[in-house]
Amino acid sequence: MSRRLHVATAHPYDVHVEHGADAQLPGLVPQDTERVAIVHSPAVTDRAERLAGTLSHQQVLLIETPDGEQAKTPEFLAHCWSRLAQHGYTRSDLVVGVGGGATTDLAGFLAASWLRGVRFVTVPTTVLGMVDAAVGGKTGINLREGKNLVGAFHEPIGVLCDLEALATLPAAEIRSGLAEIVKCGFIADPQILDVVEADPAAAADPHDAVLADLIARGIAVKAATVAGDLTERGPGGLIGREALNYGHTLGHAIERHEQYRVRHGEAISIGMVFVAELAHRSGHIDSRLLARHRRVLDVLGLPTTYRDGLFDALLDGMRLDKKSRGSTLRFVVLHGLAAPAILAGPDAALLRGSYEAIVE
Ligand SMILES: NC(=O)c1ccc[n+]([C@@H]2O[C@H](COP(=O)([O-])OP(=O)(O)OC[C@H]3O[C@@H](n4cnc5c(N)ncnc54)[C@H](O)[C@@H]3O)[C@@H](O)[C@H]2O)c1
Ligand SMILES: O=C(O)C(=O)C[C@@H](O)[C@H](O)[C@H](O)COP(=O)(O)O
Ligand SMILES: [Zn+2]
Repeated sequence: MSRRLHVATAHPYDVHVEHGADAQLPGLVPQDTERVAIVHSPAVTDRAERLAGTLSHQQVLLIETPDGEQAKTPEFLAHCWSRLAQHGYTRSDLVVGVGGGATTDLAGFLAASWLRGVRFVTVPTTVLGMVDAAVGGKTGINLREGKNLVGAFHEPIGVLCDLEALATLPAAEIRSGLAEIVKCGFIADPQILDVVEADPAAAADPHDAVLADLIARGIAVKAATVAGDLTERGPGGLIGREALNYGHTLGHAIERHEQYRVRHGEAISIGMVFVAELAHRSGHIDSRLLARHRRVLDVLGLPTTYRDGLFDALLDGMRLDKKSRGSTLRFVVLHGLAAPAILAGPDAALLRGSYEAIVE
């Protein structure tokens, strides 16, 4: 089944979710484009080459990235800048990111920074990329000091989610993407949780329509959220895009602490249980909603606990979270199902107690 989801920001675009979506790339390339740089991860070189073959009117430059987070470094970004310079890329040229979230984050920031901004298309090939990273225009790279510390808001002109790409995706990567879908369930669309709980095996099966539906539901949450608050300032003092950061304050600190040997979705799975504990202990959610976090993540095979003795190190990492304001840490918590809110400056004992509740 083919689905088209619209992202109604100031520069609107569509997200195509279907088998064979890649075939739409030529139609997305603006008429005045002479050069297209396809930035792709090594796992999808064949797909990138096939995409290049469909662009008969442009000169195509293929740039293969290192795998995973190794692509999101200042050094590799500088290499990409040099490649574009050597091939004479101008403001009418295009960058296409083909791969998981790490690839589209890098390619998006390459597009945002090259000549102060050129057009950009995302072709996500992981569940996580489709449902989250490729949509919404957050682009960026990591520093040794922390995750996603340098970046820009730079929206794609189109997103192609070709469901065929999921056939080669390892099960652990599918689970990692499901963590972001479950996040959308807790912050905005509880039907997602019902669907996962009803048939977790179907939810994780790349050939099952249940997963395709869940992807579309997750994209719908992301599209509606970024359309209301693209640059994460919070519309009228209310929580806006920051809601999409549910579970990410601790999650990003864990990723950095593990030197990215843990998957993004796995880290934010643990981070969601941590903020659920925080919300429960500060009187915002009942024990049933807290238990539902553990249950739904467990049933998908996602981690819900973390190692003992690391609270102080992780607290340091959390201070570099983008939601922090000065020395005040700010967490996305729930005030009920689908009712996200900000908890600013919780005291250290509350944070430590919540961490102890998630220790293995
Ligand atoms: N910009 C955003 O809004 C946003 C949102 C969520 C996550 N992210 C970022 O996305 C990244 C995580 O994305 P991810 O989970 O896709 O990780 P990833 O990009 O590292 O991809 C995971 C692994 O799957 C491989 N792979 C990709 N497509 C494949 C395919 N079709 N078949 C087989 N293997 C394939 C990759 O090469 C990699 O080894 C993190 O850096 C995270 O910070 C960004
Ligand atoms: O789109 C958003 O906004 C998100 O927060 C989505 C997150 O899932 C994603 O991991 C994002 O990259 C986190 O951004 P950051 O601002 O915390 O670096
Ligand atoms: Zn995320």
